[in-house]
Amino acid sequence: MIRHLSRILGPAHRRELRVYLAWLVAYAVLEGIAMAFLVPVLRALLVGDTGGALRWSGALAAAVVVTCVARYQQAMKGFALALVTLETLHERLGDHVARLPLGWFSSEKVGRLSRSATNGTFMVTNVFAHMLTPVVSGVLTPATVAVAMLVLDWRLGLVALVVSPLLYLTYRWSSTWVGRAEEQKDAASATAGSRVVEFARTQPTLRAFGRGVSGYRPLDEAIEAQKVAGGRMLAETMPKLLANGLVIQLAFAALVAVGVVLVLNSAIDPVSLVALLALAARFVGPLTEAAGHSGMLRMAGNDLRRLAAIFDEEPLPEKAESAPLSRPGQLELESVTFGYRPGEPVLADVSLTVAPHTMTAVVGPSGSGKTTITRLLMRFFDVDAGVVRVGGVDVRDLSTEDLMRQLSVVLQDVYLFDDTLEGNIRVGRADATDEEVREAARLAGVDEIVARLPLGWRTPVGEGGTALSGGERQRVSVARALVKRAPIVLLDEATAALDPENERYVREALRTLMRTSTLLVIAHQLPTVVAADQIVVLDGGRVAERGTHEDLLAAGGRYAEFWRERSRSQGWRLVPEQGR
Ligand SMILES: Nc1ncnc2c1ncn2[C@@H]1O[C@H](COP(=O)(O)OP(=O)(O)OP(=O)(O)O)[C@@H](O)[C@H]1O
Repeated sequence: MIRHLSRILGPAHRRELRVYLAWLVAYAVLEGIAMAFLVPVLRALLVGDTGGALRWSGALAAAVVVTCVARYQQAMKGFALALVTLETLHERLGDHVARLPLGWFSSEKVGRLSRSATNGTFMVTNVFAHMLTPVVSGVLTPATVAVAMLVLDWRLGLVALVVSPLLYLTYRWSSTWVGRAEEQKDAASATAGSRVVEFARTQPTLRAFGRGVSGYRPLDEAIEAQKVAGGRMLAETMPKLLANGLVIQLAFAALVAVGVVLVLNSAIDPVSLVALLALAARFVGPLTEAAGHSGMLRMAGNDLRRLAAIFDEEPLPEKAESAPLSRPGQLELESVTFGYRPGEPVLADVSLTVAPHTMTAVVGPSGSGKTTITRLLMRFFDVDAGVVRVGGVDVRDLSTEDLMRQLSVVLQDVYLFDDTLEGNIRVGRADATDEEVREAARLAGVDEIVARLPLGWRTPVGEGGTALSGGERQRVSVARALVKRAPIVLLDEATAALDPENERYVREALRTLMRTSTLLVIAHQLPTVVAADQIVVLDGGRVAERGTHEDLLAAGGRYAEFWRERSRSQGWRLVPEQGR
């Protein structure tokens, strides 16, 4: 847990963490020492030795004062660290996540990130402010008391020392169970949470199939699993926590029993026994308190581990200085092999070059690796073998900023920010002039949308662009790419046929982009493929064929067969549209 806290706080606050822990340990040990002074005070009082009682009371008072100072210091340092966490953790998390490879951002990871940013931050502040003190003093104070008993009466001290490992093991055993059960409950809650979001997002589809209100099995199952995990957590952890409490009481009983036997055998006087049993009571007190907090601390430990795991995610290594571009506008994959999972290559030995100011269409069956190529060009992931070059430079030798400056991306799944139409186009280049934004919008056909909307350019598009149709969203995304004026454009054409109007605008914009940029298009429309300078046919993660449309048709290979199938199924237009 300390390692996780140190990782979460970051190097800037590690010294403060060490100082806090030192005060915490000092407080726990001093508390044990102060308790031990009770024995001589009580002994003196019980035998009527007022002078001795006063002397020992002075020592006890001094020990209590020092303990109070240590307690105050550790509490203040703990609060200071809780404040540091509140003030800096979100920022640090944001900075770190912004450097992670884009491939890290799966929906599951993003869900966990949002839980960690909220629950995790709360837990870290709680650990510093409330949880760590009782648990550390719950272990160290009894250990100090056990050593003190050994000094005061070696036989009772020996009993305390012998039962200590047993107490520790029971504590570990019960808190491990609590932690494990909480982990399972958390996983079930996370699944149920994402199912609820999925249920809300897929309402149109579910309603279309008459499943809008009830009968969505994955959600029902997730909620049931959450209930079962919650019930199991209660059923499994309560007996362990009770057993822990029982072992603590048994340890106390063992001390009393041995003490009584010693008195009966005149090995110790009853007065000393009373004083030592008062100390023994202090031995079990902190243990009981620690046991009460152990479950919570274990749960916090899980949250901390998840948070630390995010900080442990390594950003892709990045050069501080980008290498100069040797072939501006060129794209190249050289013998690239890559898989999302080890040993399962999705691309195998793929080589392709897209010369500056040319257009290459990548075609191939679903799952053949087309999108993966664009992800490697954007360096979502690093290749397992081979090299990906942008502008003639290995993408690993370019800073993210410089790499992204070379690329414009128009994906199928266009995300628009909850801003105006104009603001969404300006995302392409913040310093674009109004004229440049208007011109890009005109070319992509966004001005036609603007004319129809009540607030024109100032129309908010809704979160994710929900106020626009899919085709309209893609037009905005094309306008973004136009305004960015990047030397290279990666475009994933819509699989579903766009309506003719949208298609006309997208095609128009493509023509403009071809004049200024290099284009790599995952092509689904025949006119795009026909217009390409080069067609690369992917099949099973390998380049099956390459050439122009005519070359490939004449070759009568995979492409010709593919083309015939698609033409038959009307997925592609049979005749390239003239004059568009
Ligand atoms: N994030 C991911 N994690 C694991 N496997 C993935 C991931 N993304 C894609 N894959 C797998 O990699 C293979 C290639 O996927 P890719 O998306 O590149 O194909 P594609 O040719 O673009 O398909 P489509 O035309 O259907 O979009 C598929 O088998 C897919 O299941």
